Amino acid sequence: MRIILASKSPRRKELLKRLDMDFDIKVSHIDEKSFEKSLPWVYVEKLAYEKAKSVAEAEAGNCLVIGCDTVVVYENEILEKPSNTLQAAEYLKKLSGNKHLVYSGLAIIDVDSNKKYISHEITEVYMKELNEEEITNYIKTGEPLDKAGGYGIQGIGSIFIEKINGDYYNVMGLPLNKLYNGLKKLGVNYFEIVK
Ligand SMILES: Cc1cn([C@H]2C[C@H](O)[C@@H](COP(=O)(O)OP(=O)(O)OP(=O)(O)O)O2)c(=O)[nH]c1=O
Repeated sequence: MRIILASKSPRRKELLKRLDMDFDIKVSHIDEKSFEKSLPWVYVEKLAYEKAKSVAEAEAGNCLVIGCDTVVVYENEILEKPSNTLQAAEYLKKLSGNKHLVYSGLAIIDVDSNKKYISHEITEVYMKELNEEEITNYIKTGEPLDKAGGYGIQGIGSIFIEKINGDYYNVMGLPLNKLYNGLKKLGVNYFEIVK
């Protein structure tokens, strides 16, 4: 069975690779900004599904398409990838010294049967208090710009994370336990496809 990851995210690619899965990458070209922000779980499930659907539409045969979307939620506000360094600083000031939630939506589409699995995962993250200098220096590393909330738990951002409650891989951008559950629900045995 062919597996397609509908994502340009290097983190999602790396995580799927760690699972020893053989897969292709096809980047979805949906306009993420055109979707209205609603409840975080509704929003990330919708985007994950739209990403997977836009790639699945061009496929045929025995194939699964995986789409995912990750956002940071602080006091009910959805923070996506910052558009510039100013916005990255603004996000990091909000998260500094506080707890926030990371939501990832996951969608798997079975192209042949058109069966779908759509779900989401939530992880609590506690970030230490950051001073202005730490925020400026961190932004200078270039790490924040392509990451929801303006930090990467798997990179330099790790030095600011005091603790998390929940799935680490969800914060990094792909909830692996949910992925396994989703494959199972669609009747796919992970251990069969990595053989
Ligand atoms: C919170 C956090 C997010 N991220 C990343 C994961 C995602 O790549 C990104 C959130 O943006 P997304 O819009 O979910 O994904 P993307 O634009 O990178 O890729 P695509 O839409 O093609 O799938 O933030 C980290 O790498 N580490 C973190 O700690």
